[in-house]
Amino acid sequence: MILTVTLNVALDVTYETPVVEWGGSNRVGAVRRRAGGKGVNVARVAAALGREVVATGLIGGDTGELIRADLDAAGLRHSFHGVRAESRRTVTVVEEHGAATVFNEGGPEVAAGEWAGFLAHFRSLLPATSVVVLSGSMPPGVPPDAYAVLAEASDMPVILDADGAALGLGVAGRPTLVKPNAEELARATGEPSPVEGALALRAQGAGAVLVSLGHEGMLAITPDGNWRAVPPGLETGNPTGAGDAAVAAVASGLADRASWPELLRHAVALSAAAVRAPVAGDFDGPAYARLLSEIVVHPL
Ligand SMILES: O=P(O)(O)OC[C@@]1(O)O[C@H](CO)[C@@H](O)[C@@H]1O
Repeated sequence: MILTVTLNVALDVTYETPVVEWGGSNRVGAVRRRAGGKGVNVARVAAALGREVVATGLIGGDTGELIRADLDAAGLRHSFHGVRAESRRTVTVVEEHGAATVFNEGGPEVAAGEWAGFLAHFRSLLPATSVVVLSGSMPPGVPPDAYAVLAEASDMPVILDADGAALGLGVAGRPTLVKPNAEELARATGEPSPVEGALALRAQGAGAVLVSLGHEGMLAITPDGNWRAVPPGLETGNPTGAGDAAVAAVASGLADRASWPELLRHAVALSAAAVRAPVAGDFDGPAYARLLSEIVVHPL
């Protein structure tokens, strides 16, 4: 089973509007609300790929109840650890020309005892787990090295998708793979070149590094070689959640012991297919199938 960890689960609200008038009054078209947070999106996509998945993390308050109800309605298995404070919301505004503006609330204040309770809960889920996914921001109160602690506790492949200190400190837990985008990688390492940045993260403890280059594809810098995958063209839609779809592909690939080039091909195809879906956590199935044959993977 793939275990996704979302420490900062969210009720994701997506607004569609022709164009945002900043400082003005905007009328919203379609409104979508669903359980989110990066790990929840990974769980949704992996489940849609036919994987056995459990979503865990921290959850609280009335928003937490809405999130649980939405996961139940989607038939997604979950086992969250309750906290007293209220889980957050996020708002994504998608404009007609394809720009997506994301507002992420900080999340609930987590008490030390609640974090200790989660650690015990996480450990209890590990015996049935084949791949662990650690994704997204951490709410206040969670120790900054939380991802390193969770990765160290896991005796199976671990994927880390985080930004800032969560990424910088998390690599010390020696995750099997980290998946930053080019900006996150540059911020974490101070290296403007994605290849140099990825090598720096490997030197700090990451087993392999998958760098997302937006519509220019992805790089895989691994112990067995380095590759680049290039998609056929630019997909337009909502890019929110595209990285999570890539992580779902990587989790599936690691579970199957797929080769790095194959894993990279699936990550790029699924990520591009996710851009074509209106909300994070979904992907366009026919586009995924088509893109798999169109993506070019070459060694660096
Ligand atoms: O605050 P985080 O955890 O970094 O990001 C949260 C978030 O914006 O990322 C997802 C898309 O990747 C959204 O579904 C989600 O709510």
